[in-house]
Amino acid sequence: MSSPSSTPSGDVVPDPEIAREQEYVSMLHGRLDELREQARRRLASVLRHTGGTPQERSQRDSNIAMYTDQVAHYGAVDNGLCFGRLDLDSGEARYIGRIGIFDDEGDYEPLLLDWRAPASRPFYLATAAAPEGVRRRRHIRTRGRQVVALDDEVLDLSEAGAHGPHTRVDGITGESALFAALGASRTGRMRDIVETIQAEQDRIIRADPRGVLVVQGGPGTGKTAVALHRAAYLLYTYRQELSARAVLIVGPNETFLRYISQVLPSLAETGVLLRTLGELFPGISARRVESDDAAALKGRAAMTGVLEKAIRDRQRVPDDALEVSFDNEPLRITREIAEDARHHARRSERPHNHARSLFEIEVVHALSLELAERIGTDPYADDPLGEDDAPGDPQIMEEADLAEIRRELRADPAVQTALDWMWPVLTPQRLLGDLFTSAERIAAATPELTDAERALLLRGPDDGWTPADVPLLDEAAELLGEDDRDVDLLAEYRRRQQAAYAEGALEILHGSRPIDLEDEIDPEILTAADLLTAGILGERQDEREYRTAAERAALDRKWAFGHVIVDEAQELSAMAWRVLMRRCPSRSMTIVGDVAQTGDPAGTSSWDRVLSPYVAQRWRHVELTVNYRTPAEIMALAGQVLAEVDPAMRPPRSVRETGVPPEVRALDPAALVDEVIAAVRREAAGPEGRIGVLVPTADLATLGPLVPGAAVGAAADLDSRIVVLTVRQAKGLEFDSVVVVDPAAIVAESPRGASDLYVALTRPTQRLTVLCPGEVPKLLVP
Ligand SMILES: Nc1ncnc2c1ncn2[C@@H]1O[C@H](COP(=O)(O)OP(=O)(O)OP(=O)(O)O)[C@@H](O)[C@H]1O
Repeated sequence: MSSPSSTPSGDVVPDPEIAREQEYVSMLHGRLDELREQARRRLASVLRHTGGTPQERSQRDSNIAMYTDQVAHYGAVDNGLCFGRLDLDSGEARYIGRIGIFDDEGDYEPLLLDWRAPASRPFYLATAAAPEGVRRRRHIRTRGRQVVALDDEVLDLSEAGAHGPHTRVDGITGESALFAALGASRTGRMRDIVETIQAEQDRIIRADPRGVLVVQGGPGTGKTAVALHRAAYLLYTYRQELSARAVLIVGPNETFLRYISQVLPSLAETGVLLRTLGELFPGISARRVESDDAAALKGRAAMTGVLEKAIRDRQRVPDDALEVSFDNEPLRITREIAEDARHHARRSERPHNHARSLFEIEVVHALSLELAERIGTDPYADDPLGEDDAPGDPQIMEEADLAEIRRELRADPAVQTALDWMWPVLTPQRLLGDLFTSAERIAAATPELTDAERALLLRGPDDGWTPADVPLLDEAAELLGEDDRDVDLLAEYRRRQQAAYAEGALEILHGSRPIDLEDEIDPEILTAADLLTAGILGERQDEREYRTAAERAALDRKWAFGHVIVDEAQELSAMAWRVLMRRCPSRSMTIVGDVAQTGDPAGTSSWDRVLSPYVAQRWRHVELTVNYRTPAEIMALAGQVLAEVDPAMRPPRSVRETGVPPEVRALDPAALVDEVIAAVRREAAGPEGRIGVLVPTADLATLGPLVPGAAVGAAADLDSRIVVLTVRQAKGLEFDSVVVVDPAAIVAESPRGASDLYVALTRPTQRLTVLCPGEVPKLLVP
């Protein structure tokens, strides 16, 4: 490794190699500054232009979007712009970085290769055994714009000498850069790993996007990192297709999404929508917490049947008849009419809201015949003196008259009220809200459930939605069908709003007309105000509304994403899988998780079970085997707990040792709080490093506020140095030091308690303390 040395006077004497690389890196930063400035100038210039044809305006809008993206893109890659260099056998040197930069003169030679470009691949894959034409791989470490160190790996063994690079785990590349990254203190936000992606990770990141790819891997194997880099790689490589359809990334909770939210911008990607499951139904934010049992019940695949029954329950017929007064004429919708109409509408197998029009046609038809019978009978039909009518032809109504009657019947509020009673148009929210707040409705829809299970579904009218409700709302939306009338109403409302905006704009235009024109009133001279109606202006406003694909996707329940990535996928219920599969009809998916870490009782212990209903056996399975987070000493303890979860499972191999064994201590239960505070103080005594205190759910509210300086619970500020969380809240996160409180209670709290403890023990990057009130649980005794 090369690094600068200091003279006695303190001046830094640059290593000549470092100085050479510094020159190149400074040149790249100069080019980056130019590119950013150029994008800024272009943005400012298109923003100044107004007017033009609709095509010109639309072109202008896409330019605005493009230059805005570029300014953000160049801004996000300043740190670590260039991090690698490959020296090939051919004598060619390639520099690798966060984006591609080309020479703006001559042949547009690449000055810096984007890490995702095919030519960068040997940086991640080349080994001494398979050098892929690479003689030397160099990691360039920078601080800001300054090169601070160089790590070289010589892959040509004749040059490297008899000994290849030594690693604890086979197959690791760029060891010193990797260890520098792994040993660094955590900040509370996940960082990108573009500088040190390992070969087994690279193969997943660049795998073919078609079909379902399952990435199984133990804790700390980089599943989340790989998933995010895969999103960035796919957007780079399949830009055309994916920027139009966007990539959806689903994570287990909001804390986790905040934790990973800055990785993608720093990878300079924006065509991605990050969501928890609870946010996947537009307009709903499902935050209410319910019991695990209730969530598990709502997650069962059988809930589709429950919803179907709940909908049928809303398709009612009167016991005898509904009386309707139409134009002062009493009409009767008999049980028979309603049953016939219902039979007809159900037989169509259309979604409930779509079938309503069939139901309506049938009922209105029957009522129109009833009316025609009454008012359309010729009183002189049997009178031989009756003028034109032939005897025996009592009907004097023409089809046109009947059609008019039907139209009037349909428009009649009383008829509509009766129709709504029998076959209401329902939104998913109304169907589910009405169902869960009524014990009778629940009973009608759940003949297979026990009373105790039914009680789990019942809630108060003011209780909000829970994450487990979201797949049910989505399923209900499918079964009900969109209510087109609502969509039309919304469109009409928007059109009016835009027209109102346009009226205002026209007034301004009109007000600014030259006075002499007003005076001349020359009919031949057309002004902008004459040419533009408010309607046209309104439509143009619509055209100008620019949204990225990810933003549009967030508002559209039926959006079909180009690719879907699911992190911590083991937690998803059967109903949740249905939602995700609907959002991804192409089945281009990356599913990332660890069945040994499943904590949610509705979650999965087998990938085959969740996937086979959708793709049969047509899914690929890859495994990550190296743990980059948790040191070997701590993994040895975690391995004991994993054996309890499933004796057949093996923990991933840790890439490093720290020499610091975990501390597992029994203590007097009465002293628990003091011991927790003392342990946190001890860990916080150093200058940096984040501390996670992981507690049983039941203790969060009482213990959390007692830990000095700690942020507590789901909404905890991730930048805080000390956080107190439940294990579920800490899923996917990591800390330099972790204090696990009362492991026995964590295990006892849930049917998947051992998995929860395994998750807790695998969060630290450096140190682990386990505080056990009473005695150390058997599964933690060495
Ligand atoms: N190639 C790599 N270079 C540097 N750091 C890495 C690399 N791979 C993983 N890491 C780091 O290892 C840690 C664990 O990664 P990550 O959170 O993605 O693992 P995970 O498999 O999702 O873990 P878990 O299942 O426990 O949530 C992170 O700090 C990540 O940045």
